Amino acid sequence: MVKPIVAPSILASDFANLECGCHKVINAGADWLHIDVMDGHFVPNITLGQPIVASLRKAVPRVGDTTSPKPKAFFDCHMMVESPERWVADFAKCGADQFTFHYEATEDPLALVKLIRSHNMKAACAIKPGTPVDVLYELGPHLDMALVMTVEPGFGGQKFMIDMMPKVEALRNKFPHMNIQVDGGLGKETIPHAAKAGANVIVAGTSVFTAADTADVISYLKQEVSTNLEARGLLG
Ligand SMILES: O=C(CO)[C@H](O)[C@H](O)COP(=O)(O)O
Repeated sequence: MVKPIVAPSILASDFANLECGCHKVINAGADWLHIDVMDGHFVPNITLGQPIVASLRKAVPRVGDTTSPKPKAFFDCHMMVESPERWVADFAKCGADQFTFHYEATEDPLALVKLIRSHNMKAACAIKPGTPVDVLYELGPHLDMALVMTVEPGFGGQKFMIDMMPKVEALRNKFPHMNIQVDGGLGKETIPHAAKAGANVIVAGTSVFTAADTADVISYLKQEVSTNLEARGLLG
């Protein structure tokens, strides 16, 4: 069984008002915060690193932290970096809940999954648009989540690639109970395709952070996913 999860990408937030922006999307129904870490090598852009994640962790405590009244969220760190193994310990320390590495960035994905787990984080693997989905078939049983990129990683605000949907469908058929995430160009117009293909974790940056009614967009995304999971008998 899987749940609908909406993970706003903080790449689309106003970094000068990050705490405020994150509280706003969480209070509007977001389940996770999607944190895009880019190193200027794996992708042609630089975003943020551990000092910002550590500060944000103070502003947005972990789910289940009963010592703080602040809005809480799961930190879903999407590591668009070369040599992701170098950053596992640092990101565990600064408060990441999940570490998503790129299949294309590592030589030994299974060893990396084990390293991530040994640091008490969930382990996820992402594939770029040009990477075939079958590279995830052997690794799938070891993962908490697979991420199918629906844009070329590097920048927010790009056009959703509908031709990635057969990859999502293939993963959902093979791993009915796994979290399957889509990332890039998701909003009210494109969610029907992703939900129908079987995605349950929806990353949405521009469509959530620029919405006139944040709660309305988030609940629309979740509803589309719920309806499709229910039709597959997987909503849990
Ligand atoms: O990983 C990313 C880019 O590499 C972003 O998370 C993604 O593009 C989401 O942004 P938007 O919803 O604005 O497309």
